[in-house]
Amino acid sequence: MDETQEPLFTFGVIADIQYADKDDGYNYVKTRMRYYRSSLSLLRDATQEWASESARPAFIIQLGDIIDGFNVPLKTSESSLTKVLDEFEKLKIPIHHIWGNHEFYNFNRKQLMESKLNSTPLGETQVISPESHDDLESFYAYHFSPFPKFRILLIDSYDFSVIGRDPSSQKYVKSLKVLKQKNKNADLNSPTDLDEPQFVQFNGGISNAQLNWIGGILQSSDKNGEKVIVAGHLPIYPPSTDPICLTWNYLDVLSMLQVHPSVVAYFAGHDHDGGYCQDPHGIHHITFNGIIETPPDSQAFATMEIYEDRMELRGRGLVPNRTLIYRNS
Ligand SMILES: Nc1ncnc2c1ncn2[C@@H]1O[C@H](COP(=O)(O)OP(=O)(O)O)[C@@H](O)[C@H]1O
Repeated sequence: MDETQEPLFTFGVIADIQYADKDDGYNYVKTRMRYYRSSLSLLRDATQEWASESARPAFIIQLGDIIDGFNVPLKTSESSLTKVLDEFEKLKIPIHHIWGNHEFYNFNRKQLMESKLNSTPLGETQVISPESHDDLESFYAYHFSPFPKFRILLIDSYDFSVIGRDPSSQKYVKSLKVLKQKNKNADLNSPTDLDEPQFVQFNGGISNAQLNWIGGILQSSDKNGEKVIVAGHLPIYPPSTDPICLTWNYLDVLSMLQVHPSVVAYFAGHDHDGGYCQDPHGIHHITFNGIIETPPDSQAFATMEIYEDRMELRGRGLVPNRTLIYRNS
């Protein structure tokens, strides 16, 4: 490993900002403080630091939950979104947005498709099926190549979900059925006594249509000798997260990525504690710490430095540094 080498390109990663103009408060189980107002200052500090880096990031991946569900009762969804997006826009580089559960508490899919959180125009191909904002079954996913032989693939962890999906859609009906089969609690957000704790309402899953679409892209990346980083709001590998945060059908996604040698890493948010593990196939699973539970005097974001043989994760504050050697390299 040549330490003096310049990276091929760099990009920034940030997760679970969950901004709301609201006093600090505990999470649901009262174990962790959430710093709703300070999350905007932490984002501002992060963008200032990215802007001052000698190798400026080519783009940012925002891993979802950009504003908190508390904006709904406060009637501040639009104004809070504008505030956080204004901070990102100061960077004047592409911002790739993933949608998490808090996006769906604040907005429906049609509103999201028509908002600045729809970053599909930055991708090479957009959602499949009729490309209409009114299509109740479409998913939000795209991919792009930021540098020759590298690809970023953003996937929709809430393709199957009862949040975000219109109750008249087939996906909503099927999701509710599966959720009720797996979760017998009166409150479907509760993981009490579940054999598979990820089957809670605040999570979701990936449809076969999306899995097939992902498979097609990875097949062509395998053929072209690319390295692919896949990113979604929900983690897919149990040792990299609290199991309550996993994608409903995480095993389907995991096995799909593992059979494609092009996949080198999977990035997720959602579990604010963060996590990391390399799976037996050599894929690095990184769950990024959430800004919302990061004390105002700390930080939680990363710059990824991409080299031929590895990625250097340069973490700030709660996010640890890591050297991530690519599988098969
Ligand atoms: N253990 C739980 N039991 C019941 N409801 C829960 C539980 N954990 C979270 N919730 C509810 O689920 C929703 C999402 O939880 P939240 O903690 O805001 O998600 P996130 O981790 O994405 O911030 C909220 O309405 C919250 O009250």
